[in-house]
Amino acid sequence: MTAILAIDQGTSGTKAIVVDPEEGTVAIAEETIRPTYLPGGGVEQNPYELLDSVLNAGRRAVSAADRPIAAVALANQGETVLAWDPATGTPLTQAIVWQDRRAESVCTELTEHAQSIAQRTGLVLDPYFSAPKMAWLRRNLTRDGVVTTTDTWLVHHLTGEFVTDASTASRSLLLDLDTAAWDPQLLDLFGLGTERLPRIAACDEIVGTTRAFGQEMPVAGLIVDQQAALVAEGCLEPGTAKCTYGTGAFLLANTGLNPVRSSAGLTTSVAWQAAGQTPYCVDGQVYTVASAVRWLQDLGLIQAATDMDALVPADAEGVLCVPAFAGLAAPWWAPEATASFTGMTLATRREHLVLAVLQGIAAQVAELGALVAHDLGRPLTRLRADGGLTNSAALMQAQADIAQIPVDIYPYAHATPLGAAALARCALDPALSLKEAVGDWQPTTVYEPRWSADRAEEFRTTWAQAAKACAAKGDHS
Ligand SMILES: O=P(O)(O)OC[C@H](O)CO
Repeated sequence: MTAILAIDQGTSGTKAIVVDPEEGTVAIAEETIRPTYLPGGGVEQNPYELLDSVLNAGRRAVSAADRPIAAVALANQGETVLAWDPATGTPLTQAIVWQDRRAESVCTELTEHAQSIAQRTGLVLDPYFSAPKMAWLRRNLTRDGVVTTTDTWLVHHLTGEFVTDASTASRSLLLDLDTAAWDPQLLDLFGLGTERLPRIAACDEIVGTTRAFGQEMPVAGLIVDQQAALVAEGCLEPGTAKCTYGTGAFLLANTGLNPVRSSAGLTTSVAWQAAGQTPYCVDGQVYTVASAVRWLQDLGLIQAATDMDALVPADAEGVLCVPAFAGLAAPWWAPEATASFTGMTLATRREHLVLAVLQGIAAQVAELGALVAHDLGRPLTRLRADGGLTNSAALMQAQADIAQIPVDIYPYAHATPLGAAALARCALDPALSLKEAVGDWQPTTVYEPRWSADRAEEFRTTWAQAAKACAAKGDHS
């Protein structure tokens, strides 16, 4: 009886699957989440929309699977925070989403500490991470209740416990990366010294039990969504890397038990904590990927994401896009950067703009791949890819062309919940290794580079100049 209900609570939706070790994924249920985009860089979600989506998707998946469930696993967005009343579980604010840029002022105030913060946490002082958002929320919204990432709130609703996991905590700027414990000095620095913080659990730990999905089941396998995908794609050895193409694109590479501090402007986090070990990963982000595609859709340039492949021409005819629709992350760290299109003429058509967006995403991921290689001290030889936009052959081919490495497409649409489910299985059976719980997989498609190395290099150089210009415009320091 080891079927697992695994829930991926993400930015644009919640997906629940029931995965059976023999039969694979036997049920899937999805619920859409609609974040609100506010002027000034605010991005919010209604906490009840998150909770209801978890409960509804979970219940629908359990009902469709029609079998005993051994545990529920939960992957979360990582850096999205809210304030809530620990006595009642009532939210006191909206959820402030990881894409929200409003905490930039908090980071600016702490600029002189940026280096020591980076050394302690492995992260860059940027509003992307949880602590600046928590501080901003405390100053601007409420001083009541507790302020935590969304996983803690959701798990509290499920189990009554007050807990997060080591990978999520490592996305906060409040965790000492070497000891994987809250760092009181960092808490003071962000003005959060008096906050009640959740206990940090391992990812393969049973943290409580819930009846929220009908049957009583243990809750185990808490992890950040990106790290969960890293697990599912079998990136268990140092040097292996994956990129998830979701709301944003997130490139993560396993660095083993060494919490290597990036010298290339990337960030380092806990990959997972399991079997008493804490492997780490370096990561880089493209903040807007499906969000950029949705923008194309909102503008009427495409009807749906599935239109893109038929529409795009072989060449963007010199149109170049830096898809910095919500600022630029690693290695530029320019939260106020905005997207750019250059190289347009009167002959430019919508299909050139669409291809330029796809190539811009691929170029940014390729840039991150080069930086990961720098930190690892060896080139990436392949990239494992998952997420909804791996369905776009145009995007994946652009990725192989521009990065000049083969791209292996993960065969399942649910890497994130599958990774969380593997950790939950380890929690139920400590004799099971993570490698055994994950199992093997073969790519459905392998995209080989078709561009020459010279063409790719020329494109990357031109694109990098455009990105630098965007970052410079966004740098108001
Ligand atoms: O919700 P997703 O799948 O776009 O992922 C969110 C990221 O983990 C944010 O860091």
